[in-house]
Amino acid sequence: MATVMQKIKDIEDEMARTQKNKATAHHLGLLKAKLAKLRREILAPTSKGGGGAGEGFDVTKSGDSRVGLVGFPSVGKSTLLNKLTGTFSEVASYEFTTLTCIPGVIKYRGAKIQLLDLPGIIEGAKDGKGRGRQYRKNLQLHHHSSGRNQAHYTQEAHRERARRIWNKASLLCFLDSLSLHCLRMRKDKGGINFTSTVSNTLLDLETVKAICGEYRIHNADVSLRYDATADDLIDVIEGNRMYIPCVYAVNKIDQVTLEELEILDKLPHYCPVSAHLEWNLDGLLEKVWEYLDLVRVYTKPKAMSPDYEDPVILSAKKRTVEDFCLRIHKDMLKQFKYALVWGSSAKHKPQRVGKEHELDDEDVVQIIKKI
Ligand SMILES: Nc1nc2c(ncn2[C@@H]2O[C@H](COP(=O)(O)OP(=O)(O)OP(=O)(O)O)[C@@H](O)[C@H]2O)c(=O)[nH]1
Ligand SMILES: [K+]
Ligand SMILES: [Mg+2]
Repeated sequence: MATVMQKIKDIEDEMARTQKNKATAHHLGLLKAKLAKLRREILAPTSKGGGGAGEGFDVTKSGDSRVGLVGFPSVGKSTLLNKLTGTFSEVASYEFTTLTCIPGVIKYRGAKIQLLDLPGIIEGAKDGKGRGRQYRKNLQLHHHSSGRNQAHYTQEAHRERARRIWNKASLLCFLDSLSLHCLRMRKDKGGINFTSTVSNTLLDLETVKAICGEYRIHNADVSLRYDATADDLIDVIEGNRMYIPCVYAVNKIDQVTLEELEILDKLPHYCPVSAHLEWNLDGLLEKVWEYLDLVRVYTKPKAMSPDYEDPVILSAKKRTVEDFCLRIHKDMLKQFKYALVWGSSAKHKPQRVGKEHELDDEDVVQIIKKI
């Protein structure tokens, strides 16, 4: 019987032989799904109770949201953590200085953001090499997103140079607080439905059906929120990826020429910094803040002025008055009568609202309780 490795090789050979075009798209999709399943077999722990696989780094979540620093060894992750949080994480010129996850806290605009310094990743980490599995479990990284973004930003001629700089000094700040599922599936009756809210060029119904079929999924609504690939779909089916926003902080710009900077400038979601010389750290924080998409809500006790020092931090996706109450106290809703809101979400000053009302950044809220 063919070994798993043999089977993988056979499929890879077949994929290499198969011409890429519309007619073969669904067959290629099918092969990719088979490949993903075989790879998972290899990665699955063979000994029972052996543990290890899939363990996250042992760090207690704290603060209003989390940001992980991910990047190749010696790109300056620890230097950045130290500068931004005042924590101590060892810095050295050799690779793999940091061997565990070191947390620090950034206090920014009234929010506490936990920053995680992580050991350097190596090629193939996403397939479970090195500490890849730990990464995956902990932050549920989406390595493809970097691939996709990188593919967009340069022409062929620039790609190699950009990659070189990229490998030398890029950090990915993965923002862990919001999960942005770009692809959604729902099991249901009625076969496979395929819809898309954006123009999609990479997947068609037949390919989607072929891939789903390989996983014995016969009823599902597959809806795309971006131009997803067959690999993306497989990831979602395998359930091992979460799509989270990220900022590409390109470090060590003190060592990069102006010409190189211009190339990097075409990166989407990009922010140049020098952690060592503390260049543009404010810019990075501002960008991270923007991507975290948090909402600050100031509480106003009765007959007193609002507390602007210590806002309640909500995510832009969950920012109703109810979410606000739950953050203050779990029993608050029981006593809730209505709320008064000042700020951009309010039509009057103040507006009287119910618990479904959605709050905006920097709104002021006073909760009126039942007597
Ligand atoms: N020129 C320059 N050097 C930097 C900068 N940031 C960090 N370095 C240097 O890069 C080297 C590696 O920095 P670290 O902070 O240890 O890198 P790391 O990404 O945490 O490395 P690992 O933990 O080994 O993965 C050190 O010698 C730093 O002094 C920078 O902005 N400019
Ligand atoms: K290092
Ligand atoms: Mg380090």
